[in-house]
Amino acid sequence: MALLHSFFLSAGECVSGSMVLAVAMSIASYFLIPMVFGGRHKNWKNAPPGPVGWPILGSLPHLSNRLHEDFFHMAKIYGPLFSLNLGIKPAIVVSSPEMAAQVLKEREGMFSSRTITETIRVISYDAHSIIFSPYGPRWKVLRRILITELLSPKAFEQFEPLRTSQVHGLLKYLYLVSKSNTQVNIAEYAFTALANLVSNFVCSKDLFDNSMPEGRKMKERFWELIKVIGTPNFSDLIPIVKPFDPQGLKRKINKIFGQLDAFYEKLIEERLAEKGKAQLDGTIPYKRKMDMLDVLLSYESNDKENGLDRLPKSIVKGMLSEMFIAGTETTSSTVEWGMAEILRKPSVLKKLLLELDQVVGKDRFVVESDIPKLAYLQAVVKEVFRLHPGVPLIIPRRTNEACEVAGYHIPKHCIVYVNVWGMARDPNVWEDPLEFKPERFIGSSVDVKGQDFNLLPFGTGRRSCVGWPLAHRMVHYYLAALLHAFQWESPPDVLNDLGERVGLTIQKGKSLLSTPKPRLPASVYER
Ligand code: HEM
Repeated sequence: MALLHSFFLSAGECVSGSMVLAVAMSIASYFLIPMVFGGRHKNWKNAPPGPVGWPILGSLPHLSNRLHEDFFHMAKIYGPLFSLNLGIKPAIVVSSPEMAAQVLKEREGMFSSRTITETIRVISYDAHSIIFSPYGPRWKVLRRILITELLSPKAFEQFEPLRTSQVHGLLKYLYLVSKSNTQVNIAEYAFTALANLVSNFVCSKDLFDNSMPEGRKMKERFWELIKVIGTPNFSDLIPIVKPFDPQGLKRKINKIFGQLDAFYEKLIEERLAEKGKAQLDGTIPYKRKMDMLDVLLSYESNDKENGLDRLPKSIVKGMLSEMFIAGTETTSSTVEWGMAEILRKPSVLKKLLLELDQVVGKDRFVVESDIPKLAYLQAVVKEVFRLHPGVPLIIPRRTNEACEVAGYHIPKHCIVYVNVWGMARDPNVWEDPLEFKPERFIGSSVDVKGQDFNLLPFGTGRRSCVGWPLAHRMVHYYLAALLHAFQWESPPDVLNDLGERVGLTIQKGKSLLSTPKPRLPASVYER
């Protein structure tokens, strides 16, 4: 019910009373039609088990804005594959590793498109960019570009100095902060550092420079954008209310995104001008490494099949937009969860510090090449990804065609949720599922790379997270570097409150505020 409640609250904030009344009356009149023609079970034959739901609203009155939790409880009643209607949209929820393998591996081709929401349509330039493109030639081109040009092992290694300078820069900055004995918001610092890392990968600039007003503004715009995208929008589920935009989310996103669009436009124009000038002067255009913008703007193909001889500006802008959205908060909130879980478990912290001091010593910062030698850290990170998958329902997929799963009929364009958050809490999948116990991964080959269906923080298969090597590396790197360089003191109520805040990703409800105290000689920070 909280979902509907929050809808009416936000509707009340955003639109006039008469508009709310008009929407309510439209919904009420629409009730009559399905009452006459019947509910979900009549128009979805041989559906997987699930609640019958209300006319028009389907199961919305029974859901909160914490869908991953609601679905976890519903799976206990209806089983590992259940169905429901969200508004008038059919949806299925997958809640066991076996069922996830059936859907995401055995019938991968049927489940490889995405569900698009109203706000996502805006930020992805009408689903023309990589994350939300339907499975097809355009998506293939974009994915290939990212994998072969920007996230290939070679390109990945080329960006190593950049990652090191971001992480070490953060440690040095925190050292200065530590002198004033001040609390820091770990997620916020990690977000800024990661956003700058992504912005360098994308356009070779520190766009989120905290010391500059423009950088702070950029960060604020992104936080706002992420908040709006993470709000459930009834227009997506009950199309009749769409023209009214009752929660005002479309208006909000258009306003914020309008500014970002102008910014992307400027970035592209500047880059094209730089390229044009270099051609005129006969100079080599780039002294720096090729970034994503260079690669996308110089893309040319005569492959008739993909229909893209060049990439239109809307796709280039969509790629910029999606990289910031996919690559920042996901990783920074994982770092925050990791810090919270480690700091509240002294036995884990002790083992980790012992390992770090043995491998790294105390006369330098952690570097990336230390990570493969830190076996316990690797187990800790798997456990963080298990209990706190940033995207708890992966990014909802959508069926390309009608198909059958486990003998049930799944309609075309059905919303598909895979509850990786729920699987992490299921005692049939994990022993002591709620315990933060990195030891469970010691000597185990289970990994987060998409082969083990009980651990899918990055999804799996052809639509799996393309940025996972970067995210995986950065979570290890940040956790190791922050814990090795500082001792952290947090108020116990903040540390021990593991409540969640739901947005685009699942964040720690009470931000982790902590005071850093240097663990290494001053010369290491001042170098
Ligand atoms: C801890 C951090 C991250 C988590 C938990 C995460 C999680 C995910 C998940 C669950 C998916 C959907 C997978 C599926 O449908 O099977 C996804 C897709 C994606 N992610 Fe990530 N991600 C993270 C970081 C990143 C980073 C750093 C980038 C890029 C710089 C990135 C770029 C993408 C893209 C482009 C897709 C869409 C791939 C496609 O549809 O082909 N992600 N991510």
